[in-house]
Amino acid sequence: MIVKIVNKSKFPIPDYKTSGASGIDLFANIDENVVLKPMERVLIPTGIYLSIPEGYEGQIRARSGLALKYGIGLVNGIGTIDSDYRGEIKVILINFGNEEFVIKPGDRIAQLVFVKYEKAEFKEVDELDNTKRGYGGFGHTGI
Ligand SMILES: O=c1ccn([C@H]2C[C@H](O)[C@@H](COP(=O)(O)OP(=O)(O)OP(=O)(O)O)O2)c(=O)[nH]1
Ligand SMILES: [Mg+2]
Repeated sequence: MIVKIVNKSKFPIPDYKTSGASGIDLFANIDENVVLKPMERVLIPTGIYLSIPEGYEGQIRARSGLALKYGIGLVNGIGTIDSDYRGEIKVILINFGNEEFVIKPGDRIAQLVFVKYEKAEFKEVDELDNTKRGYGGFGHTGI
């Protein structure tokens, strides 16, 4: 699968770190350190622009090391990069930790995974088919 990339950042084009890695690490394309206080959020630019083939999306995901050590996550859970988006890829970080977190230029702040998706065609009906679960959800089977 070919993804066209324009790299306007000061850093190399992100790459897979190991042969089995599903994500590429995104670099913070910032000129100066950004300090993130506890529970503060910030939009960090990456300086890269993508053209993802139709039928695929980009998913921005947290890095588990930063999450575990410093409580760094993504405000939007998983960031969705649409295949028709031509703007700069940006990352919405949040500091869930108790201490200030410093993002330095070139830090690997998140990862980007490309995923195939299905597009639904909706068929309107009056009633849905029966299942054993039915309307039960949100802990219906126990915690
Ligand atoms: O973490 C993110 C999430 C989104 N985007 C870009 C790519 C995506 O294609 C676009 C729109 O994202 P989304 O659909 O999640 O946001 P929205 O609030 O629904 O905006 P829009 O109305 O532009 O779709 O913003 C990012 O760069 N980083
Ligand atoms: Mg949207």
